[in-house]
Amino acid sequence: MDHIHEAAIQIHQLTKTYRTRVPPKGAAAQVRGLFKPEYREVRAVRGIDLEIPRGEFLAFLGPNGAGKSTTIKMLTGILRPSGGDIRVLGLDPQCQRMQLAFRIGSVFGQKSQLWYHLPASDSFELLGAVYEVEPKVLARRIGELREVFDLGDFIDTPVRKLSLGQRLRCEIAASLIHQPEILFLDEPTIGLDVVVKQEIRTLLSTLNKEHNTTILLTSHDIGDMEKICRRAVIIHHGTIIIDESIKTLKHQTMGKKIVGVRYSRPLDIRVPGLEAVKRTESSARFEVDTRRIPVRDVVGHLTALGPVEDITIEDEPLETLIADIYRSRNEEEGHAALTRPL
Ligand SMILES: Nc1ncnc2c1ncn2[C@@H]1O[C@H](COP(=O)(O)OP(=O)(O)OP(=O)(O)O)[C@@H](O)[C@H]1O
Repeated sequence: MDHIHEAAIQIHQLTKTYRTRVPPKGAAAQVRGLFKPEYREVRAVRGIDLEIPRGEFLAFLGPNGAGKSTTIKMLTGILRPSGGDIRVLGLDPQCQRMQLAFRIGSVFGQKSQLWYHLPASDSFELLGAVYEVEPKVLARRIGELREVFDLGDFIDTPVRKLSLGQRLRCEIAASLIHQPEILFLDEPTIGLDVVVKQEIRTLLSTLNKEHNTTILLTSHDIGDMEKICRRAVIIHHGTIIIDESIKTLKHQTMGKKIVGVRYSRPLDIRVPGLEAVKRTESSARFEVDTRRIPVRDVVGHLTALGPVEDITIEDEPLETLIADIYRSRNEEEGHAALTRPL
């Protein structure tokens, strides 16, 4: 098959149910549990359909426990699905896991592929050998990654001594040693400061544009994604509830910003036309519908009020966005029910 034209990822009716043992409570239950253990089922993924073309940069979003990691683990062959079908680069991740490993890269926030006590350069060499990259090609590749990811200052320092941001840069570089066609990143920027997050975003964006690498990035923070991803898929309780271009999503639902302000002395904090969602003597938080009032007007008003100590502008949390999506859908359904002929 001409695999240049085939989709990077095809998912059909994918499900995953975890079966976990319920710890018995009390002595009698413990004895009973020895003979007849009790199990609980968690339906983590409930029938997902998704097609991702090559070269896509996709944000896979969802609140904690939505099923993002479970899905990625099934896509990379780490977990066996309970049902449905997956093709990644035309391969079945369960049955063709090794073949697939040579063509994909992954970065899991909590799990490192770097040897902790060795410098990243040694890990790169080892990974190159694992992926059977020819020594000459490998040397060139490490040189390129060193430059692109700006690893020069610390590539020869043991990984355990690196900062979180430096380690992540090495981590992503390591996942690219074998020039994978798809890169999976599961919450890679968690715990990083804003500047490092921005650096990582820029690197990923370049990778996607210049090498046409398909990237699937999970996060529970939509603000992280809007600048780099083209498409957003939101998963909630194991089901996809939104699959849109970031532009459309932003236009339809991301009009809200949370503006927080703190003054160095108590004062009467008011903004015409806005209700504070929270306030103390010297601080307040406002939910701003930016389609109605531009954020800069709110900030301008707040700074003119008194001596500002701190001001923050945040995106609406994903949970609120999801609640809004459900609410507007319910309203639409309600409206349709009312106007439907009897
Ligand atoms: N190994 C496991 N055994 C039992 N239940 C699990 C297991 N792993 C995940 N779950 C459950 O499956 C559901 C989905 O979890 P998953 O880790 O895929 O969510 P997530 O969207 O990645 O969340 P987070 O952002 O918190 O990592 C959750 O209810 C979680 O508790």
